[in-house]
Amino acid sequence: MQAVAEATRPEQAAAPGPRLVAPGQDQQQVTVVYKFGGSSVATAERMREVADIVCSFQEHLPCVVLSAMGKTTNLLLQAGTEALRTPATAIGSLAPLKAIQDLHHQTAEELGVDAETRGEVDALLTQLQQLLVGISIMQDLTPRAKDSLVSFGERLSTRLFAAYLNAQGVPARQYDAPDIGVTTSDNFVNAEVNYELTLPAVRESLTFQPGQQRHLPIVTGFLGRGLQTGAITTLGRGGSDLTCTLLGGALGLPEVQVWKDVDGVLTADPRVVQLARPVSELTFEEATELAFFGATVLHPLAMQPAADCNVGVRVKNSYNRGAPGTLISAGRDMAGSLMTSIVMKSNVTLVDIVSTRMMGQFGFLAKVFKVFEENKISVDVVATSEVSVSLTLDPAKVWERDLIAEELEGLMQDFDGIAKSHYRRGMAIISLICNVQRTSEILERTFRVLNREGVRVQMMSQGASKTNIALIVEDSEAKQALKALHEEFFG
Ligand SMILES: Nc1ncnc2c1ncn2[C@@H]1O[C@H](COP(=O)(O)OP(=O)(O)O)[C@@H](O)[C@H]1O
Ligand SMILES: N[C@@H](CC(=O)OP(=O)(O)O)C(=O)O
Repeated sequence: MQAVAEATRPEQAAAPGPRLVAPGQDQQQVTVVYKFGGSSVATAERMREVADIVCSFQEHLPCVVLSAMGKTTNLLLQAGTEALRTPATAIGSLAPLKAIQDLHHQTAEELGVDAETRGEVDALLTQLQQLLVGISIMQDLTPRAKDSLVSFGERLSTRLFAAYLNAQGVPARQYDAPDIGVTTSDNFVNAEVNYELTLPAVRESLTFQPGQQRHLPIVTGFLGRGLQTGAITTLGRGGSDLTCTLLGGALGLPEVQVWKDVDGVLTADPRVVQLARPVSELTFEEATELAFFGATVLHPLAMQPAADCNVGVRVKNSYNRGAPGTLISAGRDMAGSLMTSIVMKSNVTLVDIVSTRMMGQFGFLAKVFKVFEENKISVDVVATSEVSVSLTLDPAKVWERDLIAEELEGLMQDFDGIAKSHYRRGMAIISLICNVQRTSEILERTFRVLNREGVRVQMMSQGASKTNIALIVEDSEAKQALKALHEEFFG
């Protein structure tokens, strides 16, 4: 596989500020992967700060995974949608396109990157405009085109950052993940990683050969290449976390670091609970549950390569580098642990299915789940008795296909003959990520608090998970419940 675009020459004009010292001088190979999300690289100033962080760990030779700058991915998607109803001749004046052009031109200017990189940035911005013109003419924005569209964000940010490091005298080289072997399914927008092909290919691409100049690989997060189509794919929103752990697994590293704008994984979403505080340690399983059940701080699948290849994941704050952050690993000492974090997922649909026959119910659950399979709808939380089952549907997965009400109605009809069914929208899942060895104490305190607050639990599930108790409540009461529970367990 080929690396793309060697970044700049060091003699180019460097931006002001103290020059950086190249890290990892004594290392023969990459020893750590750092991932910086959009909020960490939102401006030229933030990129300088990130470069400084990268070079402050002198003992490590890092590989850096970057997301798109700030809100660029959202702007790209917005530009795509607006292009559908804009004449091709007017695409150049679309506001989100102009915002993206201005941000990247200004950042190139402020970072003092070389002429070659400026040329590459200009070429990418021109291609982006052409793609939007294509969308306007075709009147079509397929998932495949969407992935090409959003890929510009990471392709631009990594080129600028690599060029800045080079201008600072730190040898760096930009890589597009699809070109170093990150191979996925062709399920555009939410592509699944093909680990069998990806791990050895990435390892080979990012291993220095004898005599090869050592440099910092700067890799695009979020992107892959579809196995059958060969087109650019994306790993789902927030997918750069997964790129980071994937690279760590491929390179056989003991640890990777995911740098965010918060002091680690917190005891609750800080946008709902202001006093949420960092959790020092988590297991892969706990982090996965947290991410699946609504904590947007991590990509839900990011723990998979980390767990498979036993790579520790440290979540750190690029705005507060002294904070210890959260270490996620295979196991931790649960003694003394009661509640770890509380997460909330809104906009959930609750489905109740009751068998029409009360006796001899063998095969009932099998029939119910076959209906979900046939409708390609995935289920989150389940509670069953012999003759009934209640379950929740993830809104994103239903909404993805834009059917919503029709789809739910169709689903209910599919249960006719097996069961009576009905659904309720506007529900929320509150997940208690906790030590389930102490369930009795946790539930006693939880229900006391919810009772006091007048919040009624509509369904509950502990299931096979050893880390999570899920409570389903009305969406309108969920924030109040979350705040009260946080106060009870962490106040
Ligand atoms: N339990 C949680 N712990 C930490 N942050 C959380 C949690 N739940 C939600 N968040 C939100 O996740 C954000 C960080 O994730 P994200 O924006 O994807 O970071 P980045 O873009 O830097 O990768 C935080 O700013 C915070 O608002
Ligand atoms: N830029 C992509 C991928 C990503 O991981 O972003 P972030 O690290 O900023 O969440 C997105 O916005 O989804």
